[in-house]
Amino acid sequence: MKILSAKQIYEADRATIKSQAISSTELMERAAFACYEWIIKRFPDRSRLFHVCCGMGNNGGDGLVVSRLLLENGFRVHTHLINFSEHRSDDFKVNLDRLIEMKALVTEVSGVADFPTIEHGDLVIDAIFGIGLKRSPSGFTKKLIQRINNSKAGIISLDFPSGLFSASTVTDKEAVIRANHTLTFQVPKLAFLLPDNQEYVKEWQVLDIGLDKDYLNSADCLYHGSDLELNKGFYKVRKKFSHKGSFGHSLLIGGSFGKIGAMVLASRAALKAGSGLVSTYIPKCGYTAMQSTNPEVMVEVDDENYIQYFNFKTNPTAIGLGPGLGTHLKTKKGFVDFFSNCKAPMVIDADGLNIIAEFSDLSELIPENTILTPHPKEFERLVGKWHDDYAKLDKLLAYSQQHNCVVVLKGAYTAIAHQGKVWFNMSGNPALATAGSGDVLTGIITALLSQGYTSLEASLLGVYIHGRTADLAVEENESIESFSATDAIDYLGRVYKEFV
Ligand SMILES: NC(=O)C1=CN([C@@H]2O[C@H](COP(=O)(O)OP(=O)(O)OC[C@H]3O[C@@H](n4cnc5c(N)ncnc54)[C@H](OP(=O)(O)O)[C@@H]3O)[C@@H](O)[C@H]2O)[C@@H](O)CC1
Ligand SMILES: [K+]
Repeated sequence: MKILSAKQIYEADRATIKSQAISSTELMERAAFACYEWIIKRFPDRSRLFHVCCGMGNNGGDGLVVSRLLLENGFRVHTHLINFSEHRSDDFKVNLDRLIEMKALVTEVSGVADFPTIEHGDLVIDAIFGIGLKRSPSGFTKKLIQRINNSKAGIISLDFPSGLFSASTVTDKEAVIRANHTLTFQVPKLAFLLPDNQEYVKEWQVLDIGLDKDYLNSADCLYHGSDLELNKGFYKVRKKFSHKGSFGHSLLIGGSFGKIGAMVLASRAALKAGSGLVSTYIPKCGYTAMQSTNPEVMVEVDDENYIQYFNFKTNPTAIGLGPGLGTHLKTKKGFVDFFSNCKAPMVIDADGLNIIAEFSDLSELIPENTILTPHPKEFERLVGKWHDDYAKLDKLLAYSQQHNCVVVLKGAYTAIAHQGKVWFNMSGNPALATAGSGDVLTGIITALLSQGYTSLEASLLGVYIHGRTADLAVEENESIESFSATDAIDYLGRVYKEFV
């Protein structure tokens, strides 16, 4: 799933018109029809009043088509033309004429006095600006956006919430539509995936409008979505004659007094994610807890309450390092020595990352293709502060390239960076923001690494299936609040079934 830039979307639009021999008006009709279908399925009540607010460009043109389709099908519609420019696009003009021919209720809005009265229970279709927005809306257009936001009506944005830029940060927060639903065309948009924009983009939907497949397939994109289709592409089906040795030996290293649970979760997750063998290397204090809760897992121990020697005998296929590790001075010292000499592929999480951040030279020693799984605060410790989400993405790309590693930046749309590209994970929900969730992810990714997936594949697939556990659990019998890290592990089996 590619995430195209605005420039690429315009190119795709032109390629489609050419290859399918259709007019731009026909493409607009197709796009608006997809919106109309979504809207009436979700809001079938014909007594409801739709306020369709149309700008002067093609986004406004989409709005005019939606108005016409709603009217033709017996819905109540009031169309408002937001007169922010003398210039009206050609397809806007064509569709305005069609609407006027129908004797539709159409009002020009050129100032505050023309603003619609929007009642509770009405629906606003926001077609003021789309991807053609060039600067923050101002004057009466900004005031109208505020009026819409302050109304009690539901808001459906076509393509983009008006006022939201496609590739830069919002500069005037009062000049952006706060949409309940955004119906966007063909591909997800980068702006929807960034936490700074969460107030403007709540629920969003990609509508297929049949843009040119050849263009979409060949477009070179920096940003991608990671969904079931992408992950199915490299998922390895198990062969009949395989045995436990075929699926590697994961070693989880971590734990400290009071934080043994992190290792119990990580190692259990590694086991359930399909690692042939799983060993843990923990402080002695965790021995009984580990053996009694995870009988399938082997245990080696270090010092009494924390790890410092890193002198395990296991010969692992992959290592997951960091869950519950703590930052005892001796742990840090042992970590530095171990880390610099480790040869097995590694996933580094939690305090493992904090130790790397503390000893900045360590970043230079990260073995090639190591996977780092920071949450934003841990990432900030590694790279310093950023001023907005776009700067954060730049840092993410730069750090992963500079150190030739995979960085899994955890969040609502976890961003996985490798060799100059970023994949945004599309599964998951806020249920995953729960204690131990990161430990489970570390266990899953380690297990995938040890089964022979590349670092990038293990990261993409691990993050995807981790997210999917929460989606399935919430669809079935858990709620966002009740879901726990243990539930994530319990749902792994059901998620794997979606791959076969
Ligand atoms: N590509 C596709 O696949 C398809 C795309 N489609 C649709 O086309 C949309 C893109 O249409 P678009 O290019 O006409 O741009 P749009 O967002 O309507 O805005 C342009 C207008 O806004 C103006 N303007 C900008 N900023 C302003 C400001 N701050 N304050 C005031 N004015 C401002 C600008 O004026 P200008 O500055 O140029 O004078 C111009 O008048 C896209 O989002 C989708 O909905 C579908 O129909 C078919 C498939
Ligand atoms: K819009």
